[in-house]
Amino acid sequence: KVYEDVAQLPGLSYDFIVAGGGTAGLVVANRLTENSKFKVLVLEAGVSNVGVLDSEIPFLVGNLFGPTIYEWNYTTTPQSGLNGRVLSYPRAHMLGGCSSHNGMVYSRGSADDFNRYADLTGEPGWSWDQILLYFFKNEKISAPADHHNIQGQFNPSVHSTKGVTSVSLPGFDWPIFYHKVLQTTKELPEEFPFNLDTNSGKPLGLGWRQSTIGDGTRSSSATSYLASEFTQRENLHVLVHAQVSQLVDPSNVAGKVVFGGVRFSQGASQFTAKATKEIILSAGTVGTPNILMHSGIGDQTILKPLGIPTVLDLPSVGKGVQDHPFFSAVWSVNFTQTLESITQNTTRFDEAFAEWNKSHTGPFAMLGPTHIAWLRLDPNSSIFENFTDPSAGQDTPHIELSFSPGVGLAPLTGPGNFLSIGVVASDFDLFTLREALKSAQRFFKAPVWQDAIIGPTQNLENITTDALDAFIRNAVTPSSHLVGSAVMSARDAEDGVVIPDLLIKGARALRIIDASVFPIIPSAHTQAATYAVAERAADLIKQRWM
Ligand SMILES: Cc1cc2nc3c(=O)[nH]c(=O)nc-3n(C[C@H](O)[C@H](O)[C@H](O)COP(=O)(O)OP(=O)(O)OC[C@H]3O[C@@H](n4cnc5c(N)ncnc54)[C@H](O)[C@@H]3O)c2cc1C
Repeated sequence: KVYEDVAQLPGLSYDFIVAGGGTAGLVVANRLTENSKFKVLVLEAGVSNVGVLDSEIPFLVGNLFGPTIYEWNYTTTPQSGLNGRVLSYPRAHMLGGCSSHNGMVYSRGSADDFNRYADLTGEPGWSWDQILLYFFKNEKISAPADHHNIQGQFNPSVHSTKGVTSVSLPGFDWPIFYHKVLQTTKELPEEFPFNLDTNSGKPLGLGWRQSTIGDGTRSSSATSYLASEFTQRENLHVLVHAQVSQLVDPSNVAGKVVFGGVRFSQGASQFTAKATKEIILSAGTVGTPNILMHSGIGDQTILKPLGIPTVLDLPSVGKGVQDHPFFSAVWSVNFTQTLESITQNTTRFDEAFAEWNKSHTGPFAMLGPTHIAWLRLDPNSSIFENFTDPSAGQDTPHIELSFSPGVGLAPLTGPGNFLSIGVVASDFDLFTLREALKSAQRFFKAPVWQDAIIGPTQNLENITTDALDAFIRNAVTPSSHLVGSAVMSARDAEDGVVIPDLLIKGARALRIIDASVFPIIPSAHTQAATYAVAERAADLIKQRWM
């Protein structure tokens, strides 16, 4: 059951306490309460997701950003690589966490990514072959909103229809755009080969976008893992508006620290909840190290000056986080089947809204982007003279191009119809971002676009590298794929925060299960990998206590 007020809870002693009811936290709570003997309390700082229409309607997610109650409303420190700009950094402050307000891309990453995690941690359980089972436990392939025939748009043999979170192909037809994008894979097959399914472990190429959408509605960890059939469980209690501040009652058991519970606040009041079996931190890449450090777990040279007594000296806490830089490039087009035909036309916007309300169909049943290309840099690129390739292997992309029949996330420059690519790149960023833009420019030079493209909205083609770099430094924003603030490492490694079964080093009965544990960012949007990690971690906990 989901509770709004702590006074409604029957008590404050549970077998397991999950701090953070986000993407990963709700997976863990759901799976543990499959065992009716386990009593689980989830403490979520944010609000309930129920009835939040902008979270339900895929097209309207943008309304949840900016200073809203659904957001922690974080900003970054000035970013020296981005001309000192201070950027907003979205993190959801609601049940379901970022899965309740993200872009819904379902992308798993490459097999190489997971095999590298297995190598780094010495734990074969994180390898692609073994983690695939957990992607399947999470994923429920569902019909697209328009129920079109999806044969030839994905490979069913690398998917599951039996999981919990709905995943589907685009549910609304943009015929001119679809045709031209797919035709480009035939005209420029070397650079943009068609990939039937970029979620097979081999993502390279251009394929149909898969999204965490079912029945034309966002499928988040809150709508899926907290569906009514699960909230009816008597052993599952979820409390919203409950912000965990720290772990309490540390004691020493056989040389390891054990915490008795957590302190949390609701309104102006403070409470303590006790955990008799385990405490699980799932507060996300920002929230989890925050709780750790307030509890005395972190780098003692940082904790001491803050007056926080060190309980566990783990210098890696909160350090080395990674994200993917993102920017958009926009081309003006002469066809009118674009997102602008809806966003710039009140009548069509209202019709689309009415259609979604009636049947969960129409353009509101998806976000803008329809296809994704995952690309590698040319192996002969000059960058490799100075940098070791940061990718996990030959089947792993450096670049993502996300194709949208409209401006998508980029600011609209004026009336008209547009298409855009969103560029998402990994490390050694400026070089890769420049190459990504050039790749997109080549894409739209394919013959099939010549009768449709009016031109780019900004001249980024015949300018100097310095001018292009200046543009990129001003345009890049985070992808919000933040990972790595409490990374897993090998059991005997001196660095890292958790061992491969996600228990905190030097502690007992205290785990971290969220995106903060990834030692290196996956070459993908991060929710699918986070779901898979949470599914596997829940199994590890069950094995420990059953
Ligand atoms: C704007 C945006 C767009 C994105 N788009 C995509 C996409 O299209 N596809 C994709 O794969 N990934 C996307 N991501 C990334 C992906 O959603 C995240 O990597 C993933 O959801 C993180 O899951 P998590 O469980 O680690 O954290 P979260 O889902 O953030 O969960 C953490 C939860 O803990 C709560 N919390 C934090 N601190 C406390 C505390 N002290 N006490 C109690 N509760 C607390 C938070 O309110 C939150 O509910 C996007 C992210 C954002 C923000």
